[in-house]
Amino acid sequence: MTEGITAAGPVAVRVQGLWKRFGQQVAVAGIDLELPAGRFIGLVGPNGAGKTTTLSMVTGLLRPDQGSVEVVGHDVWRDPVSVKARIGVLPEGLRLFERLSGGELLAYTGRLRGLPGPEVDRRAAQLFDVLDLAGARHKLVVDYSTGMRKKIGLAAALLHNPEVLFLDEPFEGVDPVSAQTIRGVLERYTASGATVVFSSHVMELVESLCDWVAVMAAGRIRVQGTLAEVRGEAPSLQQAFLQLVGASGRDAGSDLDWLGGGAGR
Ligand SMILES: Nc1ncnc2c1ncn2[C@@H]1O[C@H](COP(=O)(O)OP(=O)(O)OP(=O)(O)O)[C@@H](O)[C@H]1O
Repeated sequence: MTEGITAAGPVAVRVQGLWKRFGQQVAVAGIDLELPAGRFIGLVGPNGAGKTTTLSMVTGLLRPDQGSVEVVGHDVWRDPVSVKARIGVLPEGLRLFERLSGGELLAYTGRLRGLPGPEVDRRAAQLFDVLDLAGARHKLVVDYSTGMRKKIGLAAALLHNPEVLFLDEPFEGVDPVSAQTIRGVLERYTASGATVVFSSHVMELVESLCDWVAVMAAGRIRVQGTLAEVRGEAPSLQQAFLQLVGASGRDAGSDLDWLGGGAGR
């Protein structure tokens, strides 16, 4: 199967007519996406926009009601093994094997990925070092902090050197130093031609990291394109985002006349 090409170059992810309903709730309402390869891509949107549902369907974790997804030219639902060999995923609320140490977790992940033991050891040692986790290699995952869990999850997702890496809110709960470390690893990874797709609602982060952005709201893609295209005339991505998702501009505190101030307690 051939990989698609667009004006922006080869396509890493192509989504066509993707739908997902949960009972009456439409989480994803027939979206189309074309994400170029070799870019740092941000999927942004307010709470409940459908980002996690979309990423779950794109990575083969959740079956769509309708529509198709191709990752590097392979259909996610017809050819899941090919796709899963080529992608790394850091899902939201990642469940880890808590009673393994970080080292054991990577050793296990590497063997599941079919990597030879010595190669897993070599890669794991480097990942522990670069992600500033070396001291935690023999510690049980159950005793890891939130940031350490994100980092070991990222290490597990990178171990087999995937072509496309999907990260759901990778910086949530991560301190600025760890965030900088994760960022450095991801920048190096995309500089070598790999693709990162990550979801976030932190616009400053997306603006500083991504060169391609898709904005989602109420289950639909409002706009997708280069950062400059999506930002348009707006002074920042945050402003463009507020205009796109239709922020009401209403003073959020004006109705809370009982809040603060002492009077009428
Ligand atoms: N398993 C589920 N069952 C029922 N409704 C769901 C389920 N998963 C998601 N939804 C609903 O689908 C919509 C989209 O949710 P989703 O988690 O994809 O949004 P999101 O953009 O990732 O939000 P957030 O930024 O808050 O994580 C929401 O209205 C949510 O309540």
